Amino acid sequence: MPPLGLDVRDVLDILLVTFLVYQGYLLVSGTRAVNVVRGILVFAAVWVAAQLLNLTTLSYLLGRAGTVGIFALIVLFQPELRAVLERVGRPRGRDTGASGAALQDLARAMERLAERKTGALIAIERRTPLGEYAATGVSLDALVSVPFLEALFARNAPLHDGGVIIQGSRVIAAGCLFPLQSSDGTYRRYGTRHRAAIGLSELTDAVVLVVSEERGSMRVALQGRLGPDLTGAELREHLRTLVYDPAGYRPPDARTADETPDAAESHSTEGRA
Ligand SMILES: Nc1ncnc2c1ncn2[C@@H]1O[C@H](COP(=O)(O)OP(=O)(O)OP(=O)(O)O)[C@@H](O)[C@H]1O
Repeated sequence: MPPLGLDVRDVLDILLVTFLVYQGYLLVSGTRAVNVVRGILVFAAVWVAAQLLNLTTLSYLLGRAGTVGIFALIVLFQPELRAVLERVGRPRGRDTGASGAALQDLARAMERLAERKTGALIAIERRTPLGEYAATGVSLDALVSVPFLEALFARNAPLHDGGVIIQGSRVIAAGCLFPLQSSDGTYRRYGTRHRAAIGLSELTDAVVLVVSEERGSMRVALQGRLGPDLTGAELREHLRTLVYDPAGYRPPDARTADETPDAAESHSTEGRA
């Protein structure tokens, strides 16, 4: 008999469960499902305590509520469950390694749109799949480029209304409807473009960029919050940290002159599509 009565199969079992729990955590972290998971854990803890203390009526009621609750959760979180399955089934390695070129083009396009006071709304997918929001618009598959983004948001362009969704270095949809932020007061004074950015960032871990048509400002919405007005350099730092190179991020003063965002800006964008 091995020590502790564990054999290879038990160890494999534990490792697989640990892996699945960790993957489950990665899938829900940064989404509204986190609060639900917390609620379920509290519920389960009370139920276990009721069983241990032999509180028969309470454990009976919680047991019944739990059974009904599972079905209620499936109905309530149908879009999220679909998104999780979509993510699990998505083939890996297809252009998800976003490039520095996409970062520069995206930032440059934002600057040009802001300079011309052309309103824009761009969501960049991170861990939470944005397929359900992409499905509300027109499906595309094009490399991120300055001219392409400018053309999409140009005032009379057919897809200028709504948001664009970017996956890695590709634009996957335009003219998409994002969920509006619940009008809880904090952001009530903002228009619908900004509230759509906050709303999407509240429900997913996407980084959502907004250019204001009124003010010509660039801002980022993340985790249900709208950040301050950004300069081009600040926007590049945000994109680098949050999306394009989280592991390799170094603060600006740790880089050499050649690596600074402005130096990198010389990357040519014209003609890419
Ligand atoms: N739910 C939504 N999802 C995606 N885009 C939306 C949504 N609601 C509004 N928009 C976009 O926002 C535009 C309207 O912006 P509005 O002027 O109301 O917002 P704003 O936050 O004041 O922005 P701005 O400062 O650019 O005027 C619409 O034409 C549309 O393109």
